[in-house]
Amino acid sequence: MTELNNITLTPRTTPRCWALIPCAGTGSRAGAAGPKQYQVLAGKPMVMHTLAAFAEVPRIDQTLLVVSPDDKFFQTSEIENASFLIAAYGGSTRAASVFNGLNALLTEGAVDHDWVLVHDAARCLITPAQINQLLDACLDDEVGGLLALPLPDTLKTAHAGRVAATLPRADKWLAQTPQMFRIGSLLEALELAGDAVTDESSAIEAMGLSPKLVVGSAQNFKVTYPEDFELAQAVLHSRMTRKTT
Ligand SMILES: Nc1ccn([C@@H]2O[C@H](COP(=O)(O)OP(=O)(O)OP(=O)(O)O)[C@@H](O)[C@H]2O)c(=O)n1
Ligand SMILES: C[C@](O)(CO)[C@H](O)COP(=O)(O)O
Repeated sequence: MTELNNITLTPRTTPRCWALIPCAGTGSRAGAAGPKQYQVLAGKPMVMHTLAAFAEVPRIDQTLLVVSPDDKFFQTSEIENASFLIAAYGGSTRAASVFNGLNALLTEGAVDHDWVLVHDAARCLITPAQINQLLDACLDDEVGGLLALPLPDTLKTAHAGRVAATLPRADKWLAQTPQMFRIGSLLEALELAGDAVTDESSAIEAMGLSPKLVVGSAQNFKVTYPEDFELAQAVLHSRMTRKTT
């Protein structure tokens, strides 16, 4: 506790939890007319499903969406009562978008010690329950962690389109998001790792740390290829039907 001009300042000991959603990609593998995160699925643009899941988790204090400086969707859409922040600081890679978003969080009042849950806009099937599972598993952890799935299939390496080898899969996991780390550590890790890393965990691992693996769900897949839209929409429809029956 510090005394300053007769005002008593109590240090904030409980870290806040922020969500950061990189949403500045072009979706080149998805083959859609525009960025995949704005394609309408089950009545809403994909990213709005993603945002809705985070809005239902009371432990998330604030969500920041990182969009491209050229983003047309949010420039032209009327989003009423938006409960999230938008920063038009998307970079040329996912890592750059996340790095810029973390700095934007600091200007919004976040501190190094706060947690951030980084989640792909394109993983629109994430549920509040899965986000809560990650929070429960990591809030007391020294390093942080990520949702991930133990590899369900046999794993091959390839050479010139033919199998080169079959690898043991018992220790292999598919990394998903959200990935949850302290803001200060993640900024430092990304600064050192540069643009090449494809997820936050890789940057943290490069610092010699070992993030916790928290079992996710096969339904939390990333919409990446053209056929993924139909599958994601079918899952969203089945959830809506379950809610109304
Ligand atoms: N420069 C980038 C690239 C990606 N992303 C975001 O990171 C997430 C995961 O990336 P990915 O699936 O690779 O999306 P795209 O880069 O859009 O797809 P592609 O690689 O097929 O072009 C997406 O929500 C995407 O919008 C981002 O914010 N900034
Ligand atoms: C972060 C991620 O979703 C983990 O699986 C993934 O690496 C991002 O996808 P990209 O295709 O590498 O951008």
